[in-house]
Amino acid sequence: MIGSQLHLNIPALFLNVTAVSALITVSVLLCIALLAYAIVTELYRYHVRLPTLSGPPGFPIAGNFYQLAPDPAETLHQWGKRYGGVYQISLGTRPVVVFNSMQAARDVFVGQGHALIDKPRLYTFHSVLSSVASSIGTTAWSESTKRRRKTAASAMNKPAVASFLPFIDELTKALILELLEQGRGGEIAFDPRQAIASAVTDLTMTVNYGARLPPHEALLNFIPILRLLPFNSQSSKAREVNRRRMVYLRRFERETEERVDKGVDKPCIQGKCLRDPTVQLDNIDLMSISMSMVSGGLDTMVNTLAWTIGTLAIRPDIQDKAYKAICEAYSSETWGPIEDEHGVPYIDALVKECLRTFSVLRLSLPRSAWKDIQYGDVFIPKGTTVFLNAWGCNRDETVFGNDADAFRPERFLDDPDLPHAAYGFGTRMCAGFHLANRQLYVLLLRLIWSFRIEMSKVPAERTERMRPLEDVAVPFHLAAMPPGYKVRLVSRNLAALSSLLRGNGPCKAQ
Ligand code: HEM
Repeated sequence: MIGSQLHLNIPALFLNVTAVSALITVSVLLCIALLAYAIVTELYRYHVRLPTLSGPPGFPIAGNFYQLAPDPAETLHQWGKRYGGVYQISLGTRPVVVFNSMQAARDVFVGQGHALIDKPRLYTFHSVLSSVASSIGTTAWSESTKRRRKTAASAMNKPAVASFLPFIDELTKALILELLEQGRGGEIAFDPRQAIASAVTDLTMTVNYGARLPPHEALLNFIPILRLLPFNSQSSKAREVNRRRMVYLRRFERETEERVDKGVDKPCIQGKCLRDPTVQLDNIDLMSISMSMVSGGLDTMVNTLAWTIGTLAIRPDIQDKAYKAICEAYSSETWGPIEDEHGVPYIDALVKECLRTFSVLRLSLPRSAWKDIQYGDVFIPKGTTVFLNAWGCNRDETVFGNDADAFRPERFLDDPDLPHAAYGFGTRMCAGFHLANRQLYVLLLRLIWSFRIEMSKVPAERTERMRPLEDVAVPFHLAAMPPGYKVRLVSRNLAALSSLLRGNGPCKAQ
C-alpha cells in the first residue's frame, strides 16, 4: 500500500520540482526584463529631458505622474515655487513644459501664440472616445481645425453674442422661474445644479442648432458625457459614450437640416454653415463644432456657477455688496436691460473673481509646440507638450498679492485690467469666452437681484466652506467640481420678479 503510494508520488514530486524551478526561472526572467525596461526607459527619459529647464526628478517608467496626486494643478503650483515660472516634468518618458507664472504664460502663449497653436494626441481621447470627430479644443492644428475654430470663434464673437441676447434673456428668465418654483421662494432648500445644467445646455443647443432641447431629454443625454473625461476614462465606457453621443448629435443635425430646408430655422451656428455656400465645412467638421460647444461650454459653466452659488451662500457680505450695486445701477423694482453689458461694475468684478478663484479647467487643455520656442534662456523644441497651469497663474502672488487665495471681487474693481487665466491664452484660448462672460454676468446679476442665497439649515445638506482646493469633490476630474450642498433661494421682491418673469422686463434686442 505504502509502496504503491510512493510509486505514484515520485513522478508528481518530480513534476512539482520542475514546475517550481520553471516558475522561479520565469520570475527571474520577468524581473530582469522589467529591470531592463526600467533602465532603458529611464535612460530614454533623461535623454529627452530639455537641457535648458529644471524640474522635479521623478521616477523610472512613470516619471512624475504619481507625484502629481492628490491635486495635479496645486502640485504643479507648489513645484513652481521651487523651479520657477517655467519648468519641466515627465509624464512617463514624455517631457512636459509647465507654465506656472502669469508673466511667462502671457509672454509665450500670447507673444509667440502661433508657436503654441498645436495640441498633443491623447490615446483614450482621440482613438476611443473621439474616433470619428473630436472637439476643437483637443484637436491638433490643421487646415480643417483652422476652419472649425474660425467658424466657432466667429459664431461666438462679440457681435454674434449680442445677437443671442434674446435667447440669453429668455433662458435666464426660465432658469430664475425654475429656481423660484423648485425652492418655493425660499421655503425649501435644494441643489440648484440640475436646473443650471439644463439652462446652460439649452442655451448651448440654441446657439448651435437654433432649437431648445425637449425638457425631459436635457439632463439624461448630457450629464453622462460631462463626467467622462480624457484623462480618467476607461476604454469601454468611452466607446459607449462615443456611440451615444454620435446618435444624438446626428439626430440634432438632421433636425437642423430639415428646418433649414423648410426655411424655418432660427439664427444658429449649424444653420449658418448649412446656408452659407462659402463656408467650406464637411460633416465631420460640423460634428466637431457641435461637440466643442457641448463639451466646451457645459462642464465649465455649470461648475463655475455651482462654486459661485455655494460661495455666495456662505458670504452674505458679498451678496449684499452686489445687490446694493445692482439697485444703485437700476432699482429694487427691475434688474435692468440685458443690453447693458457692463452696467454694474461689481458684477463684472464678481464674474472675473469667480473665474479666477475656481479656475475650473485648472490645467487648461494641453498644447504642443508647433515650432521651436526660444524664451530667454529656455528652449522648447517643436513637438514638446506644454501645460498652462491656469490654477497656478491665477494664484501668482506677483500679480494678485499675498491675498491671492482670498475670494475678493474688489481686486478687479481696483484694477480692471488685472488678467486671469481661466480661459487660457493666445491662439487656442477658449473660443466661447465672450458667450461665457455674457451668460455669467446676466445670470449672476439676475440671480442676486432675485434671491437672497442661504445655505440649507440641515447639517447634512450644508457646507461651511467652499475652498477651491481642499473642498474640490473629485481632485483628478478635468473640470473642478464643488462639494454637494443645498441652498434656499429667498425671493427679495416677489411682485417685481413676477412682473419681470411675465415678460414685462426690458429687452430691446427682442
Ligand atoms: C466658465 C466658462 C468657460 C471656461 C472657464 C472655459 C475654459 C476654456 C479653456 C481653459 C480652454 C482651453 C484653452 C487653451 O487651450 O488655452 C477652452 C477651450 C474652448 N472652449 Fe471654453 N470655457 C468656458 C466656456 C465655454 C463656452 C460657453 C463655450 C462654447 C459654447 C466654449 C467653447 C470652447 C471651445 C470651442 C474651445 C476650444 C478652442 C480651441 O482649441 O481652439 N467654452 N475653454
